[in-house]
Amino acid sequence: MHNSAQNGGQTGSSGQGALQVQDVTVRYGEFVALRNVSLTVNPGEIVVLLGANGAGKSTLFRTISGLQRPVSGTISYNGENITGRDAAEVIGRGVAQCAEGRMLFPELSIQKNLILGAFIHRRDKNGVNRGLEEVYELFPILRDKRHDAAGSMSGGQQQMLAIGRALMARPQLLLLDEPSLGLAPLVVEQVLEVTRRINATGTSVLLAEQNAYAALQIAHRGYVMENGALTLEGSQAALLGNDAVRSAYIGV
Ligand SMILES: Nc1ncnc2c1ncn2[C@@H]1O[C@H](COP(=O)(O)OP(=O)(O)OP(=O)(O)O)[C@@H](O)[C@H]1O
Repeated sequence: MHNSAQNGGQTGSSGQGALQVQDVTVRYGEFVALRNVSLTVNPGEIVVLLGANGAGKSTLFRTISGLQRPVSGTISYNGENITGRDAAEVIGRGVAQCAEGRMLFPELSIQKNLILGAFIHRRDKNGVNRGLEEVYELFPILRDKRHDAAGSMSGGQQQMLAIGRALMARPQLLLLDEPSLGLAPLVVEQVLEVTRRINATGTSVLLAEQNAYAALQIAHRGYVMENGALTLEGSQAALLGNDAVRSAYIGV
């Protein structure tokens, strides 16, 4: 069991749009990468997952997304058990991941990369076009450069494209794995501002970040992960005020 930071840690919804991860354990061979992890994202929330390199954040995201099977525990979404479902089924339920490292197709155009994100809706051409319009509205630079190769853009623009591609799946819950990795501080702010805007349209967000202070500015709640286990949870204010979080992740 992990601790609650003061004033925080209220969870417990199992209603529409809620993600519930319960007692999930993941191994890579003998190595235990996640140990009895339990976490909730309620509808409409931005929940931040803080943790150092190798803490297990990406493993948790991959497990929720159906790319990694847990050895025990359950993951449910909208009250439905999605544990062990394959990735396409999880996307079809409304959960899309923007993976660490972006995983773009650098030689394909920006627009083709976006359309690939709408794979599960490919028969709905009008819907795909509406999705493109929405993404271009959010990221005008992607419209301007839509015929350019994805790999020709700056790191920040590629991160915008990776987020846009995940949005093309029309998720209710967006899993954002370290979107600020390797970006300049101003670009980090832009990425987090876009995340806030996406959330304002009703999409809930689980955000893995090492950039704790910036992420906590936009998050409603958060968890701290260390060595594959959650050690702390709390509201934005509680985590920002927590001494352990401040010294380990904010550098105060
Ligand atoms: N496929 C794998 N096989 C074996 N060990 C793995 C594998 N993937 C990750 N690990 C190990 O599991 C642990 C958790 O890795 P994970 O990538 O989930 O951490 P993280 O918190 O996302 O860190 P990072 O930000 O560096 O990606 C690390 O010790 C890592 O070396």
